[in-house]
Amino acid sequence: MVLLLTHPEVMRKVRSEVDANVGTARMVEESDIANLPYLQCVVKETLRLYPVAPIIPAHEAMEDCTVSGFDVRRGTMVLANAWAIQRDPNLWDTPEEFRPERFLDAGAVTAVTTPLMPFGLGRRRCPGEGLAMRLVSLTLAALVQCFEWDIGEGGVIDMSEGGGDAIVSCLPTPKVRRVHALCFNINIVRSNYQTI
Ligand code: HEM
Repeated sequence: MVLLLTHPEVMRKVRSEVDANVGTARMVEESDIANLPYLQCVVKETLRLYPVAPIIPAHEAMEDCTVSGFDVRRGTMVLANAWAIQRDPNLWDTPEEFRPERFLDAGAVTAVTTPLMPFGLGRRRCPGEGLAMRLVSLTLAALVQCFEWDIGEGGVIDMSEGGGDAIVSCLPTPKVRRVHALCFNINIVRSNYQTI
């Protein structure tokens, strides 16, 4: 929501897509998400810039191997920095820009795998990815469909990052990891629905 509020042209596009494909006579449903490619791109682009798990939980090398010229001994703990990879200027065009269109190809969402990895990669990749993407997309679509959003007094949202504990109880590594702390003040100025 912060990225949409600070990029009103993107918010307008998402709204138009929801209005054109769902309208306001009924609530958006899960089956509508397939017809909302731009909204899906917004979710992907948000996970690229602000991955929920900036450092993928620790993995252990099962055998000696070489990765990009680095010798990795069996038993080495490997931590992948998804945050850095997803903002690497060698991999992404204008990586600091919030540009959902980068995931659009002729109106369809591109099936991007690497270097986008908010759900990890390989055999231990998040098994909840399908559920998470459906839930996040549906929730975002409902928030955009049902409310008009305003950035609030001052017109600025504090997006500074900080250290802290993450709620990662469902993950197998109970380590304290760096998270993004978001502090924001958003006003909902008009709602189409009383409750959602
Ligand atoms: C936006 C939401 C979510 C994000 C960004 C996310 C991200 C991740 C990441 C980065 C991993 C580590 C993958 C790796 O080690 O390579 C992971 C693992 C896991 N996730 Fe998720 N996840 C999300 C939602 C969910 C949901 C909804 C569920 C269950 C319903 C779930 C269940 C799991 C489980 C069980 C693992 C451990 C898999 C394993 O080690 O074999 N996640 N997730």
